[in-house]
Amino acid sequence: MIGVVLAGGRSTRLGQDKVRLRLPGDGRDMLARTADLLAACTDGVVISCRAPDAGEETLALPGIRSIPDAEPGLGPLGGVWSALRELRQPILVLSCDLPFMDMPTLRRLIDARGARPPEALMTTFQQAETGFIEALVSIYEPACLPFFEEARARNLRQLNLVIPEKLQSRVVYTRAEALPFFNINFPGELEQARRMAEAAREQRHSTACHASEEGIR
Ligand SMILES: Nc1nc2c(ncn2[C@@H]2O[C@H](COP(=O)(O)OP(=O)(O)OP(=O)(O)O)[C@@H](O)[C@H]2O)c(=O)[nH]1
Repeated sequence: MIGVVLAGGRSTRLGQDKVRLRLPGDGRDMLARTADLLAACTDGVVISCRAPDAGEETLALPGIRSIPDAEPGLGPLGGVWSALRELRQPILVLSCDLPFMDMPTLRRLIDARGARPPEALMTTFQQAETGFIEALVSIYEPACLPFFEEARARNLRQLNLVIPEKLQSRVVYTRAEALPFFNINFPGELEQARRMAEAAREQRHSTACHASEEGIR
């Protein structure tokens, strides 16, 4: 399975490029952080990016292949479609704007794919209280391709509606487990993410100090 970092957006609501965001306690930007997470649980990583505008360079990381969208303007749906078309193997898609996504959550998804019913083409998370489908944290099988072509023909833009419900395998998570799915779209969410990352860093620092004081005693 190949990990796909979805990173072709324009971050218009945020007003600054999401892929370059850095949060307290992590020296990496969101592009590198997301690629590292995927590298730890897949057989290889690619970056799904938009085709560069004139004078712009293709978004890239050293040693990682970038797959520009085959067709512009289709949003995340276009990125997943282009990656599937190019790779023709199962892909674990991860949006690059999830600062608290973690390995246990991705492992949970991978394990669910291993146990899915044979007909399932998409393994995804569903929020228990709202029913929301996390199409940007999902595994897509190559047999999804005809559904993307059909979606294109119907001018559909919502990625969570591409694969029919009966062909999805869903892992339900509760509000109490929602932190890894916190995503940054607006400046207020970036501020909130910074505060949470800073609090987590202080917590780690005080735990480490406490542990070393205990060691001295
Ligand atoms: N490859 C690709 N990825 C996209 C595209 N549009 C959005 N994404 C990615 O999909 C994820 C969710 O993006 P959105 O929040 O819907 O869009 P965004 O462009 O980041 O932000 P807005 O411009 O404010 O809508 C992010 O990781 C984006 O980088 C696209 O056209 N192509």
